[in-house]
Amino acid sequence: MLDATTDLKSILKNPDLLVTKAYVGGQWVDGDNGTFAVTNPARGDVVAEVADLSRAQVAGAIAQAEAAQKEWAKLTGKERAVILRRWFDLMMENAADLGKILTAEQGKPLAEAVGEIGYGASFIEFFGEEAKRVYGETIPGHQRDKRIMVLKQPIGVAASITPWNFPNAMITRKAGPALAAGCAFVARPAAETPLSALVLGALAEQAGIPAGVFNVVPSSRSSEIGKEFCENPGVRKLTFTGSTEVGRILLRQASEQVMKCSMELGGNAPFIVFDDADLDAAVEGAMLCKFRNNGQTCVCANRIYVQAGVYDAFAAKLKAAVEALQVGDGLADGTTTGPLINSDAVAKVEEHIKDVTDKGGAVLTGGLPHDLGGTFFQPTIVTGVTQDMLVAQDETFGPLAPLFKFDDEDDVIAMANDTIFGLASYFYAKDLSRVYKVAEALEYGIVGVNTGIISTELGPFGGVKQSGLGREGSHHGMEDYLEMKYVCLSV
Ligand SMILES: NC(=O)c1ccc[n+]([C@@H]2O[C@H](COP(=O)([O-])OP(=O)(O)OC[C@H]3O[C@@H](n4cnc5c(N)ncnc54)[C@H](O)[C@@H]3O)[C@@H](O)[C@H]2O)c1
Ligand SMILES: O=C[C@H](O)CS(=O)(=O)O
Repeated sequence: MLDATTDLKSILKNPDLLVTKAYVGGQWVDGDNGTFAVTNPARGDVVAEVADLSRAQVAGAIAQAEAAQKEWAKLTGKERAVILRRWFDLMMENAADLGKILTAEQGKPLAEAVGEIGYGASFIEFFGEEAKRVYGETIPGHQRDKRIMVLKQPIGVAASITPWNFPNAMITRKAGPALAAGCAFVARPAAETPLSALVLGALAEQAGIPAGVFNVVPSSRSSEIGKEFCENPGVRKLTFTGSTEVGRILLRQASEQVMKCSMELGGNAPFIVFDDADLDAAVEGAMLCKFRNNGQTCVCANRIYVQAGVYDAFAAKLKAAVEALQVGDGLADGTTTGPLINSDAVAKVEEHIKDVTDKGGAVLTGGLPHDLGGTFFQPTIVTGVTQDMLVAQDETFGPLAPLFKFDDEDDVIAMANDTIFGLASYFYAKDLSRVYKVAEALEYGIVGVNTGIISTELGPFGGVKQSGLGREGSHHGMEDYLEMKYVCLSV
């Protein structure tokens, strides 16, 4: 467990994995803007000072990526697959250290952090294999002397902007398909959590990924770097994960170059418990879905709808499970629930709780900042929640489980769909006819049926409506980094 005197390197098996310079063109460089501090959200102390790159330096990284991409694309898919496999193997061999680095800067419990390393690495493993399967096609000609071919080619340099809540996996979920397709990659991680991105650079170097193919450009000036990514003609693809609000800004900026964009944006997931559900399974699913990463995931249950006949029983079971959570430092043994990322996150949870109680709802358990202080917060359940409350429309992104009561299946589907978001949704039921009808009626990119965890590299992850554009994961994930070329041959 880190304290004021113990620094992060001292708890790493390989201290060299804690790198703080930027990784550009295969070189480790300082920032023209000095450094910015990375703090441990559990304690508030500075974990590291990281290179703060200027917009000009990022432009330089893009130029280096452009040059490197041309050579990288000449490799066969099989050659790229071998190198990506080595990258995957290095991530797994160093998973314990990468987990400690992640927890130190993001706060999640170490077990969850190490789990994220395995999840993040799975995208490198999967897309390394997909590198060998970028198939084109031939199409029968429209005239006797014509032959039609379809080629799939890498789009070019991909620039990525990612959030702090999954500082490893949100990058590898993009870099995996990008590099497999033959693209080069320039990653600007969230300023809260750059260390997990930089160590990916260190392992990329060890794996033999050529200089300039994978670059990490930390910067405290997010909007400046975003503008460079959107305005630099060397960037052919922008891939963003974060809030819908910022996604809109980037889409507007990228439209100037008609740039191809992938957007993984905000969520507002409904979690529906029907009266024919297995209640114990539903409670287990709700706990995983709501409280993973302390509620700070885009696919967390944001609204929990429970049919009237099982509402009281479900609420009682959920309360017992919530009160068994162990809030603490992510590096401490037994911790199940870490701190929130910052004080703004705490304020949003408090705002949502107050709005519920002001409008007639009640706190069933929790509801207050935790005795540990800082950004620790009591895991909370509120009851009597209705559609007119903030928590029904806004993403809480914290340890707040709001219970809505409903009677009728059509009503709950209407309430579940009453949002601008459409990322993940969940429901628990046994009746097969109901399962089919509800899964088809929910307006979301992802539907979990009798499960609260849907995260895998094998599924096409993404949202509809204002939750995003494109899909990450599964063989579909390669398409976002490929251009399709139609070749018409006269023979
Ligand atoms: N759909 C998904 O897969 C997914 C995954 C994780 C998080 N999210 C969403 O991300 C949000 C939480 O993450 P966050 O608080 O880091 O989101 P955010 O949108 O505030 O920031 C995301 C990233 O964008 C950068 N950024 C902020 N303003 C920018 C600008 N004007 N130009 C360029 N870059 C800018 C940030 O520094 C950060 O690196 C939630 O809404 C969550 O739902 C979505
Ligand atoms: O926060 C959003 C992440 O995409 C969550 S997941 O682990 O990929 O489901």
